[in-house]
Amino acid sequence: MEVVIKVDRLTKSFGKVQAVKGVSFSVKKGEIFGIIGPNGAGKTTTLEMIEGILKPDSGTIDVLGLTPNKELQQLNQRIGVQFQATSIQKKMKVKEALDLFAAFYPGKVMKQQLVEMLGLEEKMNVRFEDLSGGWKQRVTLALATLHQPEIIFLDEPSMGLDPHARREMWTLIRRLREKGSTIVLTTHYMEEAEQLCDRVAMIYSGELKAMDRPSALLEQSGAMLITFQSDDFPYVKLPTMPGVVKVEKEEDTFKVYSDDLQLTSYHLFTYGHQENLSLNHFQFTKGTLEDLFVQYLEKEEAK
Ligand SMILES: Nc1ncnc2c1ncn2[C@@H]1O[C@H](COP(=O)(O)OP(=O)(O)OP(=O)(O)O)[C@@H](O)[C@H]1O
Repeated sequence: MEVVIKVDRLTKSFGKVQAVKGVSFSVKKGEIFGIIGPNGAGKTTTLEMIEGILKPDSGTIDVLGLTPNKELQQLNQRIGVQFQATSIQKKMKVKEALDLFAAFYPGKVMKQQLVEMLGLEEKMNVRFEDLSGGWKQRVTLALATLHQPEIIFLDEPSMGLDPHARREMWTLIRRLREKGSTIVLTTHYMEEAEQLCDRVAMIYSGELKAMDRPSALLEQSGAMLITFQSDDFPYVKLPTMPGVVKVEKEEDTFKVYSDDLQLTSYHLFTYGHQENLSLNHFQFTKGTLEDLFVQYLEKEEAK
């Protein structure tokens, strides 16, 4: 499949802060590609280098055959970048913002089609400051996609949205992909990455830690956990058992994260049998990307 973005050994520092440390990845045409990581991981810096807004200290970037920070004008005709809602003038009406942005592009824009797709008709005469967070995001999405860009960049597209508005945003992003765009987004919502992205690059401390389909990341053994119910199993015993990385307990349900499920299970059963403890509904469960992420972070902190 055609590669539309190729990033190779990218680095960027701000003074003493090394925000991005040798990150490499490629994005294929038609993908929804997520850059995930906690606050301060280096997601926005990576994205802004790819968009041509920031110049890398070293490494190379190829976007649609162009070098972003050198061929920005040509690039901007072919990519769409979602602005933060705060960068739109507060008193501007939705239709005025759409007209203003449409004038930036010499070619054909798909204003009416987007208005219909994003359901903006009823908000055309509303001032930007009077829109809810969800509507503001829809408008900034429309502004980024007016010129039918080949790649759309979204930095935290559902930040601050309630769960319903977030799901609607996912539907809209999927529709844009169906219309032929490649989507690159950053998120620190793991559920968003799982639900929306074909592949994710997991970044923290400026380094790429893992890259795969969300489901493949979850198939790694570290993402599996043991759950069971017990009203007499001593919680304090669990973190001392072989393989156990982390334990959580809610009412009588235990969640045991382990880097060796078989070994941990063996010790759990042996101890339970010796001490005559109840151990019900024992099962191996697939964790979420959030669980996987927490484990990566804890391993990092333990170093
Ligand atoms: N212009 C800047 N000047 C100084 N330091 C910066 C600048 N931009 C980013 N940083 C630092 O670089 C690191 C990475 O920041 P970045 O914004 O890329 O992270 P992020 O993963 O996008 O986080 P968030 O989710 O909080 O936006 C952080 O330590 C941040 O404080």
